[in-house]
Amino acid sequence: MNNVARKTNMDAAAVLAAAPYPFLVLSTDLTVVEVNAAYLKTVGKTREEMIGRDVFSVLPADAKDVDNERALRASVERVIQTGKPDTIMALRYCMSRQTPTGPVSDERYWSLVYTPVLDDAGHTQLIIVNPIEVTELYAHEKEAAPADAHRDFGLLTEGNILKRGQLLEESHRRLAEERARLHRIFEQAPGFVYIVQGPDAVYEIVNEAGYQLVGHRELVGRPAREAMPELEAQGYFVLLDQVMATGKPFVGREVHMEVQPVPGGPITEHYIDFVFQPLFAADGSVSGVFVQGNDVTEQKLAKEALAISNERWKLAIEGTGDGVWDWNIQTNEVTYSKRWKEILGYAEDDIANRFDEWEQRLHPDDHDTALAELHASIDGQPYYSEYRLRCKDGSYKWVLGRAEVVGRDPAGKPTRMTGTMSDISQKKEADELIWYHASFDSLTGLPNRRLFRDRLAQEVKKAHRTGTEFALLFIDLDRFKDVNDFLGHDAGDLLLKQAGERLLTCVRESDTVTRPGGDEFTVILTDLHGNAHVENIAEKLIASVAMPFRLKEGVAHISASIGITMYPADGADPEELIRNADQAMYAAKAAGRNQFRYFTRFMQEEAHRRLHLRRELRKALRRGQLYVHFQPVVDLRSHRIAKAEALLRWRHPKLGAVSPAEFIPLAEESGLINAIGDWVFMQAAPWSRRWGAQTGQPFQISVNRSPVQFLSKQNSPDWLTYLDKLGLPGNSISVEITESVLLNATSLVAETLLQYRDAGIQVALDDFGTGYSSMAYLQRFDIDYLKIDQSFVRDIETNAGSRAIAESIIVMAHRLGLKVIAEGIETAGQYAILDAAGCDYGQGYLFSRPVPPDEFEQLLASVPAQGGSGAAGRLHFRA
Ligand SMILES: Nc1nc2c(ncn2[C@@H]2O[C@H](COP(=O)(O)OP(=O)(O)OP(=O)(O)O)[C@@H](O)[C@H]2O)c(=O)[nH]1
Repeated sequence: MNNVARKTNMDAAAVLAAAPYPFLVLSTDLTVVEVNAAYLKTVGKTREEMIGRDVFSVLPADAKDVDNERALRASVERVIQTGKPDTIMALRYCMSRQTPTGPVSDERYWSLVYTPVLDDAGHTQLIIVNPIEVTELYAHEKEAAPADAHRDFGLLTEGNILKRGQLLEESHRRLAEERARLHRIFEQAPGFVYIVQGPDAVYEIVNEAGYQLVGHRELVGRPAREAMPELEAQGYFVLLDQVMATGKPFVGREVHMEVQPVPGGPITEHYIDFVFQPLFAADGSVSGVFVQGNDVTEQKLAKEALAISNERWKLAIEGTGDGVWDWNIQTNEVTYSKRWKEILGYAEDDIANRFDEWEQRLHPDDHDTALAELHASIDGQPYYSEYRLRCKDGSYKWVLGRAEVVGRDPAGKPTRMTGTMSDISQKKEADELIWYHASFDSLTGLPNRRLFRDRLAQEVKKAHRTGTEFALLFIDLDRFKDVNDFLGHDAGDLLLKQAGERLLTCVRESDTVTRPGGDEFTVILTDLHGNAHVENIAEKLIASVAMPFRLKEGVAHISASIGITMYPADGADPEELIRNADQAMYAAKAAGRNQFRYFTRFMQEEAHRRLHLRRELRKALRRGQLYVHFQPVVDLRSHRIAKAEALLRWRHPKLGAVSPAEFIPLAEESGLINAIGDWVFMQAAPWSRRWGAQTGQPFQISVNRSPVQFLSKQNSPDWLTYLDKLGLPGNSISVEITESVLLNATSLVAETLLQYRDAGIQVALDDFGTGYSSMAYLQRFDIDYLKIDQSFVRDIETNAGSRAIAESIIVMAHRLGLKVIAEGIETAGQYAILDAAGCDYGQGYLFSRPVPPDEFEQLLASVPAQGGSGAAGRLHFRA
């Protein structure tokens, strides 16, 4: 080597050594003859470790790769052969490096440029190896045209230093673009970004949001402590140091921060969410911190304001006395307010924030409904639910719950519900009281008409569902009006009260007794075992009412008539059943009261007939369809006609003869009896005069007077005036009354009877023996005659009881100074017994049927009245 050359070589060696790019000089046998500092740094070796060694033996262990070695040898071979530079593009090395989280194997790519140093003969003497890292470039190429990447590199390995330079330039340009793009992203990012580097945390990058947060001050290139001194006391630098030291990120949420954008200016407060992310150097050490986050001041303040307003609402609601609850549906946690707990008598700590604290306190009867209503409201129904909750002392309280879904997840599923609880126990009590008064009769405490209707409707539904039958009984007290009229309304009230109590004792608890009004009661009998069961109870009910009622004013006697209708046989709905029971009851009344009647189709027809008859009866008097027959009353001793009973008859042109037993009650109920009764009297009186004249002595005719007639004042005196007008003495008429007139006699009755006595009108007590047969009345009211009811006379020959009764009536009446008339004598045997018993008078078919006046007159002519002369005047009895 000449001097110049040597000098040149030496200069070259100095240049190589100083070059910032790694260089390695190889001999043609691939021994390392020179290496510069940059290369040593890249491979992490000392000069001594490399010089004089085979290049493949000193390459980093990770770089040793069979394919790589083959490519390298081939390239060197080409340089030696051709004396031209050669390039290997993108040789892949996997090099491991240490990081805080352990060794990481990096995939890196290198280009190797081999440049020959030729001797004068043009032969390759030395080879300069120049490695260039192309990892990023390779990645770009691959991204741009993955399929072609390898081909391009393949071409490059053919050796083209120009192309390599272009590639490097391109790579740098792209990197610069990428950096600019990142910058723009940082700049425009809505959140703040700061990047600080080095132990002093020097700001390297700050975006616009970052400046907005802390004010536009000088940051980049300045250490954080110096640029933002106000953060010192707030602990931010401690955090930075911590992240730098540990390499662990730090996350802050809603952290309070105060900054002074202008030195000496006002301090602004912020709340920020942020992340301190460590940045690592190539050697794995922490080189800086990437700070990224958001200013959440507004949200935080809004949230606080909401919380305050929620709190205010809670206070406002609780001020009304309501409790408040807040239910997190997802966690099933419920927050109950203090007042909520107070309503149930609990202290703040007594109740945990659990759903079951509410659920387990629900009244067993309300549990299912309350839960169902709550779940329905979760599904969108408005929540308004009344139920009972158990209090601390074990009692139950009625509350009203109202609530609303206040939170939903993105899918719309409810996540939160808030509600109130009002104490409505007092309102409920008031409601119950109102309900009680609206549903129960205050006098008897029994369900009233409204509740009766409800219960009946329920029974119909239940029986329909279960396929069972039940009975509806209508009970109406007989002639209850008389109790009021004779004993006073208070006594009537007391009797009704006692009657209600008695009825209750006759039925089972499952049956219902009500008082729809007046003197009317109903009984609903369920769980029946045949009609006999119903009849037994009806009998019991009748018997219980028939027992004397002890009232303040004295003892009252009354009876009851019962109408019975059956579900479903007689009616399918409440209305029909009520109508039918009423008709059946009416039938019981019409049949003589103090008894029960079933409703049947036949009864319904009867009801129609009655209605028709009542209409016709109104016209009967005007149309001359009524007439009077007379039946002789015979002196049993003398067999002479002592007097006559006037008996009303009705012959309807279409219906024919209508029985008095049928139309008299209709006349009584309609009030027609007053006019009819007077008419009968007016008919009888002239006949009395005529027959009196015929027989030469006053001829008494008895006229029936209904209790109804006693209650109407107007007619009583008229009879006397009428008799006066006819010039008849009072005893030409006797009045027949029934026992019930005396039983509940008012002063009006007493007065009328007194007037009769004063006028000489005699009084006969009809149907004696069938009612109460009270002796006391007989004396008190100056009765003249007792008429033994024909039911005793009918079986007097065969029934010892009837005979005994008849005989005792006769004895008793005589003791009291009364005469006795036996009704319905049909046989000589009956006559004989009565005569033997001392009965005074008799009437019946044995002597004569009731006959028209002209016939009676003939009878009278042939058989003169008592006191008349001649044996011919005796009635001849048919045997
Ligand atoms: N004391 C009292 N009487 C009442 C009450 N409600 C209704 N009444 C009376 O009860 C009587 C009912 O009479 P009715 O049922 O029509 O007739 P009755 O006298 O019982 O005769 P019959 O039913 O035909 O046997 C009427 O006089 C009413 O004024 C009450 O709460 N207390």
